[in-house]
Order: sequence, then C-alpha cells, then structure tokens
Amino acid sequence: MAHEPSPEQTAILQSRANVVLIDAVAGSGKTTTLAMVAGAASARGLAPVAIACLAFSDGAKKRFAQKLAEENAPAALVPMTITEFARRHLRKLATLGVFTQPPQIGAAKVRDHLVKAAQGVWMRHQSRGSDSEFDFGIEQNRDRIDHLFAVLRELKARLLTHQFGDDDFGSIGQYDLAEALDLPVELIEICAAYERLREPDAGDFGWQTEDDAVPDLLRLLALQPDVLDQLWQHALFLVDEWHDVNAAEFALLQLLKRRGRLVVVGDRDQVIDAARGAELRFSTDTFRAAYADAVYLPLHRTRRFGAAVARAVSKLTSRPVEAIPELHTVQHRAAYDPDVAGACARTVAGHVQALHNAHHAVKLSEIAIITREDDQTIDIENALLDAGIPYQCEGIVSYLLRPEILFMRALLHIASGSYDTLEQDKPTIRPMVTALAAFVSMQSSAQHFESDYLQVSGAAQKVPLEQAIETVTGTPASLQMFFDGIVTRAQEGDSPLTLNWKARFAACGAALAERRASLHSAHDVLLAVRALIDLPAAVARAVPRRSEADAAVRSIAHFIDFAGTFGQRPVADFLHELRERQARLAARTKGNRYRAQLVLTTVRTAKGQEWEHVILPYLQRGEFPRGPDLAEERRFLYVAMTRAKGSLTLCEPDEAHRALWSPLLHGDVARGA
Ligand SMILES: Nc1ncnc2c1ncn2[C@@H]1O[C@H](COP(=O)(O)OP(=O)(O)OP(=O)(O)O)[C@@H](O)[C@H]1O
Repeated sequence: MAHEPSPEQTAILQSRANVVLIDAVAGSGKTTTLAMVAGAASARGLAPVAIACLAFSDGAKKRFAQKLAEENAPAALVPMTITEFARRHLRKLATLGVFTQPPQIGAAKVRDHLVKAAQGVWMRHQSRGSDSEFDFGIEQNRDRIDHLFAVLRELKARLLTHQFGDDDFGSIGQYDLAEALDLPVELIEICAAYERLREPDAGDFGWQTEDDAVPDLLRLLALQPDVLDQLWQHALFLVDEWHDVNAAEFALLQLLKRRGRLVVVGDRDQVIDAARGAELRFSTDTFRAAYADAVYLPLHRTRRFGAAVARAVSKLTSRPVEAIPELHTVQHRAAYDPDVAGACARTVAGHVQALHNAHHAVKLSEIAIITREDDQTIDIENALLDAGIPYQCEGIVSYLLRPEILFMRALLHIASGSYDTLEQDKPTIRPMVTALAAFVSMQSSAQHFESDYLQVSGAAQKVPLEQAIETVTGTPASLQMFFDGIVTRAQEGDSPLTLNWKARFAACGAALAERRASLHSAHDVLLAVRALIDLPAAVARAVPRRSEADAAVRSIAHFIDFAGTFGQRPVADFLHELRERQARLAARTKGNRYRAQLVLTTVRTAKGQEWEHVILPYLQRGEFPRGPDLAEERRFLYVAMTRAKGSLTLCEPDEAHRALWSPLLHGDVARGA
C-alpha cells in the first residue's frame, strides 16, 4: 500500500530540477521515496521504458522492486543493477555492429587467466634479473587468487585499468598506483598483464566478467563517441544507494544521462565500501563539479531509531538527524576493564544474556554484535561459546578457521606431535594444509616438484597441494613430513626470498622439535614460534594488503593470549579444546539454522541491515577508530550505530580508563566532529 508522503518527501516529489541529490540519513525512507518519484512520473504520463531504476547490488535492486510495488508503480518498471544496465547497452552496441560480444566467463576461468598473467610477469622479472620479493606462485593458493581478483575488481571500479599502457612493466605509474592502494607493485603488474591478455587491441575484448560491463562500455563509448546517439535515451534516471557509486559507474551515468533527469538518493555517511571503489567525492565535490545545477534535498527523519540514537549520530556526523516521535531506542553503555584479558567479550556475553533473560520476547536472532574488524571477534566467540550462546558469523569466518589461526594450529600439531584431533576432524585438514602452504611457500609446478614425501598413487598427475591434502587427510601425522620435506625444503626455481623464508621456517621447526620436552603448553609453543619467526613479516607475505595483514597479526596475538588462559595444560589439551569449540559451532550453525542464533558480524557486512538490538564492543582507542582517517572511522561508527531499532549498547572502557575512551565519542574530536 502506498504511503502518504512526508513533508520532506513531498518537497522531493514537487521538485522539477534536472539533477537532484537526496541527502538522506539511515532508515529515512530513501528507497520508498525513489519509488514514489517513479510512481509520480508514470502518473504524469512518462512511459516505463523512459525511466531507468538503478541500484548497485542485487539486494538493493530487490528492495527497490518491493518498494515500487508498495507505491503502486507500474509493473513494467523493473529495477536493474548498473551492471545489467551496462550489459543491455553492450548488447545494443553488438546489434549495431560496433562491437563483437565476447564470451562471458565465471570465476574459475578468470583464475586461469590470472595465473597465466602472473606467470608472464614472473618470467619477465626473471629475465630482467630483478630481485622481486613477491611470491608469484599464486596458482596453489585460492585465497591469494581471490585477493588478486578483488584487487582487479577495485582497479576496474576506479577506472585505473584504463590507465594501463601497452607495456608498463616497471612503469612509474604502476609504482604510484601500488603506493596509493597500499599494495605490492607486482600485484598491479599482474593486473596489467591480465588486462593486456583480455584486451589485446583497444576495444577488442577476449572475454568479459561481471566486473567488466561498466568499464568496457565506457571504453567503447570513448573510442566511438558517436554511437552514444544510437543508444536508448532515458528521460529519468533514478539511482538508489548513491553512497556506493564508484568512478566507473559515475562516469557512465554522466555520459548516458544527456537530456534526461537524474535523481539519486544516498547517505554520504555510509560511504565505507572501498572494495567496490565507493568514494565520498561522488556525493560531494565531484558531484558538484559534474552537476553545477544540482538541487540538494534532505531526508533527515529516520523511521528506524528513536531520538536518543538520532542525537548521538547527529553529533557524530554533524548532520541533523531526527527521529519520528513514535520511535524509542534505548541506549546502554556497558563498561569493562581494558586491562583484564577478555573483559569486554565477557561484558558483551553478559549483556546478551541479560537482554535475553530480562525480556523473554527477545529472540537471539534479533541481536547483532557488530565489530570494526574481524580479528576482534576471537574473544567474543570464545565468550559466547563459554556462555552457551548460539551465534552465527555473518560475512566473516569463525576465528578457528581463519588462515592465520590454522597456520598456528598446524604448528601446534607439528611441535607437539599430537594429531588425534585431526584424525577426528578431516574437513579441517584441507584449509590447514592450504594455510601452511600459503604462509611458507610451495612449489607450484608439478614438474620440479619432489613428490617422494607424498605416497599417493598417480601423484604425478595431481597438483602438489592436492597431493599434500590427500596424503595428510589419509594420515594426519604426515603433516610433519609435509612441513619438513615440502613446504620448508628448497626447490629448484625458488626465489632467494622464498629460500630465505623456507630456511627460517625449517629452523623454527627444528628448534621446536629440539625443545619439545620443555615446551609443555600451547602458550609455550606459540610464544616460541613468535620468538623464532618474524610473524608480522611472514603474514605480510601471505596477505599483501597492509590493513588485512595487520588484522591477521592481531588475530594471532589474540590467539596466543587465549592459549595463555589455559595455563600449563599440555598442547594436546588445547588442541582438543579448539576441536571441541569448532564442533559446537558447526553443530549450532547446522542444527539451528532456523532457530535462534545471534549474529556476529563486522560493520562492512552490517551495512544495509537492521536489528532490534545492536551491541558494539571495543569502543576504545586503537580498536575503534582503527585507522588514522578519523572521518572514515566516523562513517564506520555511524553505519554501526544506525543498524539498531530497539536498543543500542556501546561497550567502552570503565571510568578508571577514561584515557582509552574512543575519540570518536569523547573529547575534542567528538565535540568538533
Ligand atoms: N511516508 C512514509 N510514511 C510511513 N512510512 C514510510 C514512509 N516512507 C517510508 N516509510 C517506511 O520507512 C521504512 C524505511 O524506508 P526505506 O526502506 O525506504 O528506507 P531506506 O532509507 O531506504 O533504508 P536504509 O537506510 O536501510 O537504506 C520502511 O518501512 C518504509 O515503509
């Protein structure tokens, strides 16, 4: 049923401006308002084909479709993602004969091309005798390929792939790019090599993926500007979730708009999706420069949370945020002693129990715990498991299965010679062996690979990592052989750096074996590993992006602290405890799929969602804000706080530790926000 427009919505409906940016806050009816604009335009006689309803994700597209139906817009108005929109235009260009449609390929095929590109770059480095420290053996490691894939997606979203020239090996541009994106230059080189394989001649594409539609259409329109006149001309463009727009999408809409009207709605304080290339400037300076005649209309009244949260987020963002009078959101502050290990996590678990017990109507599924980064969930997961509170990880992997933790777990097995838990838990062997291979290094080609250590029939046909997984799955104790005889063993073709790392890990393995009798507990072993190996450097090799590597290093530190809480119990006991925790988590996730589990997630995944009760842990210096860019951190906190409907709980250090209070919420920075 259509809603009666609010005064703010009425002002938007009455505007006839050529370009309108609706400056909205969370839960203020953004999508509903766009649907109202679409309905009103149709009612005035505009044909559905002349109206482009666009979103940036499938989820947003579905919500847009629902709101259009609610507002009784014509059924012929079907929202599209901007990728689908670009695809339609590409098909049209193909029918016009100005473009030959290349095959569409999926992730598996892209991986093959990326591996080929990486090999090409590695060969060029070799032939020039460069002493690159980069580990080019990506084909063995799904995580590294996926990471490369994500980098490629971001470069495309930011239109940076269009800046690659014919032969930019070692070009200054790539170094600048690498520095700006905080990535090793070799990753940029691989992406450039991949793009050269994909687009051997300008405008001639060998294949396309989802991520290519928008940048490729832009490329074609730049090469043949005249064909723009032969494409459809829409009279009205309605774009939802404008805070997610990236450079490629912004440029495409600017080009296709021509004489049409453009109405976009977004919340500039929700610009946090750097991975898809979202940037604040597309809602501020760049937008103003592109559309000098734009009119800015507000949607400042939220329908999600009450006045207390509205005041708090208004202070945080220096923007007026109002709540409708009927809504009430309780704000709690939960204090913890930051000097006591695990205190924040126990406070969180206690608060969940209090909420659940106090109002039996509160289901666990109505509660979300939202952290700034995923490494902050280790203590929380442990506290929830200890308290018997069922939870599911959303958009993150449970700490027990993260590569850096599996790597440390593998070292615990090897150091103690205890493999019982792996005997009972074969599914964990694959990710564990893969993590070990990623952290040390593994010869990628079967040709140079010594497979004597792996007794597998027909082994020569298999890639080395698969052989290893098969062997260790058959006999978990062979993890030791895998480590000594394969991952840490020098192989023909290893770079000097790889050889150096292998030597360091081999020395670590030998030292652990020698000191086995004195390394009694898991904590002892992990501290010894930390003393023997430069863990931050080892992690940086496996996880090239600095921010992610930092998070992985923090995960390891939390994990070592957790092992410390087990005192001098033998390593095998700790491994059993981990296995036990993992089993409890798996049982819950499977068995309770339709029953109550609370959600444990990060701000990035929480964006676009809402819960009745939201708990934000670790609101302290160094944890939230996490990075130096306080404006960005403020947006992260805004997104987190605005997910709450009925209650919002902020967990921060107690009075005695005021010095650790988050500058986002206290002191000069917060006041001057
Ligand atoms: N004029 C109105 N009168 C009553 N309810 C309204 C009105 N406009 C929107 N709503 C309701 O407000 C709620 C939020 O609307 P909507 O989902 O469009 O918000 P949004 O700003 O897109 O949310 P998000 O911040 O999650 O993207 C919905 O339940 C919607 O039905």
